[in-house]
Amino acid sequence: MTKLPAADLQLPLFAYSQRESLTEKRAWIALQEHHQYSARHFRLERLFAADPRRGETLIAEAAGIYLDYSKNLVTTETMTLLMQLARQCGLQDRVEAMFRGDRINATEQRAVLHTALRKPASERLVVEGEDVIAQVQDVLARMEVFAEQVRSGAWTGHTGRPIRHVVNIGIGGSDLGPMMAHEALRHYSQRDLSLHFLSDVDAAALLETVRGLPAEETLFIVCSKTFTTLETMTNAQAARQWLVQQLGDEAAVVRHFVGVTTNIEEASRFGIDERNMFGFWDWVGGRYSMSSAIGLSTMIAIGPQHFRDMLAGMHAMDEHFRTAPLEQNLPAILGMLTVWYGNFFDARSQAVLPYSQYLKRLPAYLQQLTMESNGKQVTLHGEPVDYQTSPVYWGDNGINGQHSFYQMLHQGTQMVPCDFIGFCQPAQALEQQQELLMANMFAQAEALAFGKTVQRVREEGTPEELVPHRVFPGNRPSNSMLIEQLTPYSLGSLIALYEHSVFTQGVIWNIDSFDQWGVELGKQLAKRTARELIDHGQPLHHDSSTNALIRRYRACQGGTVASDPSK
Ligand SMILES: O=P(O)(O)OC[C@H]1O[C@](O)(CO)[C@@H](O)[C@@H]1O
Repeated sequence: MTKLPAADLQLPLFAYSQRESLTEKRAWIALQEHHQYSARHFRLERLFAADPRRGETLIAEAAGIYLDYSKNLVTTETMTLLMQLARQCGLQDRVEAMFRGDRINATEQRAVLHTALRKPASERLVVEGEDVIAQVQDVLARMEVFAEQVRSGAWTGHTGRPIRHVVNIGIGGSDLGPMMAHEALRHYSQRDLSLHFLSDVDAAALLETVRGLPAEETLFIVCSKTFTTLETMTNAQAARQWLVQQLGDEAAVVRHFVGVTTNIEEASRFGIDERNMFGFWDWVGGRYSMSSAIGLSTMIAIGPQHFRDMLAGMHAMDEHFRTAPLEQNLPAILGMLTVWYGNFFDARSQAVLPYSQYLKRLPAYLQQLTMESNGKQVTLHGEPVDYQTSPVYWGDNGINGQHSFYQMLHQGTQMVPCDFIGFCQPAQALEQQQELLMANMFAQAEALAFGKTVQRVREEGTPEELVPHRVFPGNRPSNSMLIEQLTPYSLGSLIALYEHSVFTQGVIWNIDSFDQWGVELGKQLAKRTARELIDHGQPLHHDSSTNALIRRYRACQGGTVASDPSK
């Protein structure tokens, strides 16, 4: 990418930052009053009783997703105030700036253009003199050729065998998106190709991944935006060694390793042929990269057309976000509800509960998307925020969660807003199982919202001493998202919905949702500590706890302490 001239560097840094503090904005103050005098006393059963059509009106729909947000502690007045806040924070201008390619990632001086990755080929987007759509389409076309070669068996390994196993080596955004998409779209995957994901630098991860894999039929995709991430580089080197050892020839590397990166130089140094590299750009953030070449493993698994369908779903949601009025705008509604609960009800976490076996990795994916984006403590100006930013996102497959942590959702002491995600048609059908699955999703949202009163518990003949234990307070908010079927298109649209909800939140909080400086310190310390763990003679200058842990580790390694009698 073209570099900005040094003189320009200062200008855009704060261009999108709001000078006025969030908590001084008129809509914020109005929301505080609304919360204080009305909303904190809202009871969902009363809101529903007062408006019999509430469940049909507090809804929004776009790009195949029907969002019912009626089971939230809001009225139309709340939503009006929330959208006023969004407007006063300049959400729509910021959306335009993002789509236009302005350098809204201020602290890294980068544009944020994951939306360009899914624009149709017929469009043009010229950013700083370059048509980024043409660049994107060029890489997509190369990915398609390669993916088809692998899928058809035309791409052969060093010994002439077709590829049957694909190992994606990457971490964070270079792992979670492709892994989540692989799980989500398994039923679209080519059956005679198996996909594996290697991220953890624990040697067990690599050894368990390659155990039983025939090297001559295995392809490694090294995914790293920077091509310097220690875990990924370590795993890539170890995988390379394994392959060379198995096939007995250094020359094998070129047929069994491809790279996805913005750092061509480093990837070449590793031994990847430039023709087998798939690039992307610094304007694609790691956690926003599953629609870039980072999705190569997804494309190999589901095929180019289905990959394009996923991009189309994302694009449909992108366009909805860009053009729909805020009141009907799904990402804006989701994002502002998160602000509502975090900043006015002091909710500290948000649960994501898909009722689909295929979406079991969605919560893990969303954790990086949401928390790496919005887990920030200073504004774009570098001033400390005086309000809460990202909640903790967590969750699991909804049905499994019911038999584990839902107890706390129903009767615990914290408010945890929930996102339920379900499908009208199953991806795989067995008689009545779909009905059972979805009945549970609807029932859980209903139980959370309306609970069970003391009176009803008594009417059921519950012994008096058990009554308090069997009461459900209700009034626990949730969104329900209903989608026709889990397809590449609907997955794309769902992911883009969350991406833009995260963006909406970040705009309100006036933070940079696209940097991740918070991951650096641990990386630096780990490098130094790794040297100390390898060389036991190195003096230790940490705090007393870290020093003691390292000494214990060294002693354990040296066999001078042992605490496990079974060893
Ligand atoms: O793709 P890379 O450069 O290897 O980075 C992997 C991940 O590491 C992080 O930088 C965090 O350490 C993420 O933001 C990113 O997705």
